[in-house]
Amino acid sequence: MNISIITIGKLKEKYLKQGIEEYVKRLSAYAKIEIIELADEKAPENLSVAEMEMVKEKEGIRILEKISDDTHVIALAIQGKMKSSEELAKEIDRLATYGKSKIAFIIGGSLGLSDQVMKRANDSLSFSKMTFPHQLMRLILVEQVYRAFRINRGEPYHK
Ligand SMILES: C[S@@+](CC[C@H](N)C(=O)[O-])C[C@H]1O[C@@H](n2cnc3c(N)ncnc32)[C@H](O)[C@@H]1O
Repeated sequence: MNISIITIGKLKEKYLKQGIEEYVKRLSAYAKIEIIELADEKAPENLSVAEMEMVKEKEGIRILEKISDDTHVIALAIQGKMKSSEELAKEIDRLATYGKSKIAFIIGGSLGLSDQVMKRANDSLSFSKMTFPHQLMRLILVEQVYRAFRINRGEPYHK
């Protein structure tokens, strides 16, 4: 299975980099994993609603350019669907069973994801009603995807 994580904005924090690298390494035993980091648009505090939409749209175009037609897209969004780790594992297993070998998880920038990206997404995923910074979201996501593969293999994992 090919898993890509498409994110807006740079990963700057060293402690997060180390954590993500570790989980990417572990996950590589189960799937081909690629992280695609795309540039963010400048989004100062004083933007109008229209300008904010423009920022999301521009970022969204970059994201959509990276997604092939045969990819199953899961958009990370606070208002998305909440799932348990077991449910995410089941979903990944179901996709593999139906021959969907490419999954892309999308993490937005500081203003979130554009409507166009949300429309392209086959599914959405919320990790709670709380807002996480995109860099931390990346770490949480790779850990949960790793956990999902371990669950699917019936391998031991910390509860
Ligand atoms: C700083 S957040 C953006 C917050 C923005 N105000 C919004 O409402 O989407 C950056 C990205 O991290 C992801 N994210 C943050 N918190 C999340 C959560 N609880 N569940 C799922 N994704 C989340 C989303 O992809 C979001 O676009």
